[in-house]
Amino acid sequence: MPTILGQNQYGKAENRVVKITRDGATHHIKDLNVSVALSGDMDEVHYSGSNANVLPTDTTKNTVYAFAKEYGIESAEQFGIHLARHFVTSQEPIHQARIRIEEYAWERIETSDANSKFIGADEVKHSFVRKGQETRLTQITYDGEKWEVVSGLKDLVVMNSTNSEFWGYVKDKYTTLQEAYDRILATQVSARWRFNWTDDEQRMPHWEKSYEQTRKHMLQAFAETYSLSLQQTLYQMGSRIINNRGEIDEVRFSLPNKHHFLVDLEPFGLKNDNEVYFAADRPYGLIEATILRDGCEARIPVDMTNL
Ligand SMILES: O=c1[nH]c(=O)c2[nH]c(=O)[nH]c2[nH]1
Repeated sequence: MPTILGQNQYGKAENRVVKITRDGATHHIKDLNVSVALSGDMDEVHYSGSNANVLPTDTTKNTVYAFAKEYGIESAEQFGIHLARHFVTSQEPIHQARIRIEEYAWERIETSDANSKFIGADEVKHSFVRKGQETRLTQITYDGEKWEVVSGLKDLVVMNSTNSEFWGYVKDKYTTLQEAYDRILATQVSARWRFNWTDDEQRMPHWEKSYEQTRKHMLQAFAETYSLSLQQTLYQMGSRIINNRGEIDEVRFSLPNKHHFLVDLEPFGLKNDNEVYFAADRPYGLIEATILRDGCEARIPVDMTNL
């Protein structure tokens, strides 16, 4: 045969599942985008078209919805683990399952006191507004023996309006950048963190609490670091996570430097006292790095944007 089949995987991508849990009049929402990718003994379907080993992608979609009902969605990670385990253990030809999940957060709409009285206090627990732009992410991979859980977030936009400098850098004949002793530091955080949970038998992390705390440490480090470069801030954000969250061994960040340039107001006879900026959307500096627990291996791909 002049050609052979290389890496292959298949499954239904981007299954949008919304689960409402009703606790009396108080409702809870889990809103996920779940992508299933399965691999294993799939040579024949490619070579001859025999579907004997193929669990239809349509079935993988149905499984996502059925599991939302049967098991509920405690956390994106827990849900992904259920799915991955199911595909690998129930279908002999499937040797590995990778479940990617994006989670969209919702928060309750506060209602006015007067209106609460009118409709009854119990009845105001079912209205939500989608939270910001930030998306929570997770990827679960299971090969029948070992688990790999990498979670994270994207599109979390943060800004420090002071406590950021940038100076002392290399200057060559093309350098025009002025040294900055008080600048804006803003970025749109994309982060992934890898859990050291790999084995069914080990105690599983509390996924919801872990996410909340990891996000909190990351944001606090961003706010509390007096920054001499975005690289330094990135490192602080990552090491704060590793030092506070024993369940995480590796963190990778991709941080666009959302430049804010002081506008020259001199032509208008005005002094710009670090008050008026031009928010440039491109080009942007792109600062990326992995922070590891000492002795641990880097496994999050360098280009993690699909993950
Ligand atoms: O925090 C920064 N890091 C850089 O590497 C860099 N380069 C640049 O032009 N501005 C900045 N800012």
